[in-house]
Amino acid sequence: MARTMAEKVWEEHVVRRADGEPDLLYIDLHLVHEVTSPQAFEGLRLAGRPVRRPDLTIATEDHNVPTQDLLAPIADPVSRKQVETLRKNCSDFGVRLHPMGDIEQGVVHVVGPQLGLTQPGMTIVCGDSHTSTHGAFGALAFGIGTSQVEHVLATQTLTMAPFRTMAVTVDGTLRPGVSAKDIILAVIAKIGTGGGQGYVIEYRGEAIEALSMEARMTVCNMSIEAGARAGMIAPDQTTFDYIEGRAHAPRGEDFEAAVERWKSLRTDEGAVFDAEVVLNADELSPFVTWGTNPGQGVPLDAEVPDPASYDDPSARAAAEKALAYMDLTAGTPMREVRVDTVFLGSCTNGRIEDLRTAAEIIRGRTVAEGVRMLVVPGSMRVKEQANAEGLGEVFEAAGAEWREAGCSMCLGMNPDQLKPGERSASTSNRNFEGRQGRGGRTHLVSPQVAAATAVRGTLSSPADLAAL
Ligand SMILES: CC(C)[C@H](C(=O)O)[C@@H](O)C(=O)O
Ligand code: SF4
Repeated sequence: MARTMAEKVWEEHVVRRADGEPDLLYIDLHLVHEVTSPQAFEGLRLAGRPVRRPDLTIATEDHNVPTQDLLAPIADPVSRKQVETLRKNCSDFGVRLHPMGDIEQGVVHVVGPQLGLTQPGMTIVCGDSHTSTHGAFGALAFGIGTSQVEHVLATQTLTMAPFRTMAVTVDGTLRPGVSAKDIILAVIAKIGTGGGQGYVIEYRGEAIEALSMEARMTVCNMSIEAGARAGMIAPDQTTFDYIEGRAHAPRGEDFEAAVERWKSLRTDEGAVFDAEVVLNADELSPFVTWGTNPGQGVPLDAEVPDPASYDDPSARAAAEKALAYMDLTAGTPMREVRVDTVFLGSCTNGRIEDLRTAAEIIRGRTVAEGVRMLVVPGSMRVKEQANAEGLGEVFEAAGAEWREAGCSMCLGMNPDQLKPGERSASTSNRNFEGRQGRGGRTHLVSPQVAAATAVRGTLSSPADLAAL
């Protein structure tokens, strides 16, 4: 029977199947960070159990780390304890850790792919919802909770509830200035933040095939914001080229053999998805959110929507609440919304290509008066590469802050935060109330829009800069 890619990867990893019980799957790669691992390690300690496969487990410090003055002790006691606990746990249990200051340190979902650890056909888990990022390689990658982290540490397996499959087909070609971020924001606006619930989404079609690996990761990263269990993209030459030569990639004949195996993962002709959604890339334009969930987005050309225009009473109430929190008035053109802060970074858009794109727009221009721009590389490797290409200088010359790697302002768990009432254009993935700091207001945008917004001070696209 014809099978989807997700079904193939799942089947290859079943180690126990019994009637009326969820399948037990083998896990190929377990990524760990400081926030969701302490109780899991503590559980092992209490039970006197080792980590079953330390060689398939890797940890990095990302959420709680400051992104400047790395040599100073972490000031916040909670963050300091989280990081110190991770260090002790990794040392006690023999798990490889990339701590602050290490060249491989960074946001966990940037680190795995760049080391070549993330590969097609794998099962990958992490105590973090944005593990869906790794699906960009044709891996089945799930975010898991802390008790599941403990189970994987102890056994390298996990029981998983069955899933349904959804195909999101993006036909056509993206216009200049429109990016992967706009694709996924448009998908979420279309299907809603619950639209993907229970599904593993496979993104396919001409526009997806044309995306770089970085851009594919941006799309898969935000699958979870549509409520999906995971997101996947079939591995192709773009994938193989990205992996080849990376530290943990197979080499020589092994690589050739792996590529042959990876090619067989594609969804079979005639396989049936439980749901299908179609979008046309030609019709997409830069997208921005106006509300407090990632589904509350509109094209930048549009206006703040009028809650009265929603037929569904709960959508109307949610819009009213969001507009009050965001301090926005229906009918205001999105382009007139002024920001205090621009954040370029996160596991959604903190990779080298994102920085290149933004630097190209910012080069020779300056950050608008009254606006602060934080540029935070997703990993120290990304920072190193960006510096080698002169991108750090471009950001600094424009008046932006060029920081060290971490989750930074993506969420308020470290010193990079919005103050109450401050408004940001942010390349991250969540615009929930208080996400970037208590009382902060977030507009989710692409790196292109972030860069143009930093220059103009109001939500803008690169095309708006031509007039300056
Ligand atoms: C802290 C962590 C558990 C959380 C997640 O699961 O995604 C964080 O990374 C986030 O983006 O909100
Ligand atoms: S960068 Fe943001 S979304 Fe990604 S893992 Fe860190 S906090 Fe979560």
